[in-house]
Amino acid sequence: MSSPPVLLLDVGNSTVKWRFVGETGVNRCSAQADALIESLKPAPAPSAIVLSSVAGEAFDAALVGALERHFSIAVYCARSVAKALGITNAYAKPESLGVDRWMAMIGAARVVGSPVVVIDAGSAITIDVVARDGLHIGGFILPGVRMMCETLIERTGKVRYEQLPAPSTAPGDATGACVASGAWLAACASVNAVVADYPEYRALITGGDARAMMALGVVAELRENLVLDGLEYWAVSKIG
Ligand SMILES: Nc1ncnc2c1ncn2[C@@H]1O[C@H](COP(=O)(O)OP(=O)(O)O)[C@@H](O)[C@H]1O
Ligand SMILES: CC(C)(COP(=O)(O)O)[C@@H](O)C(=O)NCCC(=O)O
Ligand SMILES: [K+]
Repeated sequence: MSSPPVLLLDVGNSTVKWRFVGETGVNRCSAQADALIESLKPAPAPSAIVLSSVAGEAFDAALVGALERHFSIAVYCARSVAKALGITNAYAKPESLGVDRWMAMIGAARVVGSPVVVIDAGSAITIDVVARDGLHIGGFILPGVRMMCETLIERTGKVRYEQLPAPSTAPGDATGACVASGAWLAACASVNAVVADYPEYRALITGGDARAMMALGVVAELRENLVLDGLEYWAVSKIG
């Protein structure tokens, strides 16, 4: 009989993505402990749970508590470190690098090797440059598209719109269209500028806005769940 599966959780600032080791698809739910427990109820009981979270300490403590109560098993939290699984972290304080970025780099290097540019277009957009031999040169953090749009409403008196139009980088003819085009243009042009600076590198893109950015001309290969890919490699190396 095969042993129960190991559950992988990628907790971002908007969404939790989960799957079991050895699976290829992904399940999503909003980043809330009770929503996650609900979404896991139909799944088989895991033998272990492995977590990559950038949601913050208070959220993580609540989530780990809820998972341990529900499944009565230990939860392992991945952390960014100076060097692991072929990647050397550029940060002087390695633990302060978002663990989702760390896992995405580990996943990318596992999939296509290095040099590679790793783009995660989620709540925030991160771009990490990984040179030959897995040497992380450094990266970029930008607000994600949704965050850019919301910030304009929050921090101005007159930028108001009902609904954002479909992704576009064409000049807008109403406030919502101008805000959306501005945000998509900023996101896509930033990513393309970094990719163009490293012509010898493969570029992989993941995250909720990856497909839309590719449709708008971002030059990168889609890899849907790079954080879970890296987390799976880490989990297998840690707990087999
Ligand atoms: N229905 C949606 N709900 C939330 N975000 C969405 C939706 N559709 C697209 N997005 C975009 O996806 C981004 C979140 O991507 P995701 O990879 O799930 O983020 P994170 O890893 O930060 O949780 C949002 O910032 C937004 O720009
Ligand atoms: C930059 C991020 C907010 C991206 O998070 P996400 O968009 O995936 O929710 C996350 O990687 C993070 O909190 N990083 C810590 C700071 C750092 O990486 O330097
Ligand atoms: K991100």
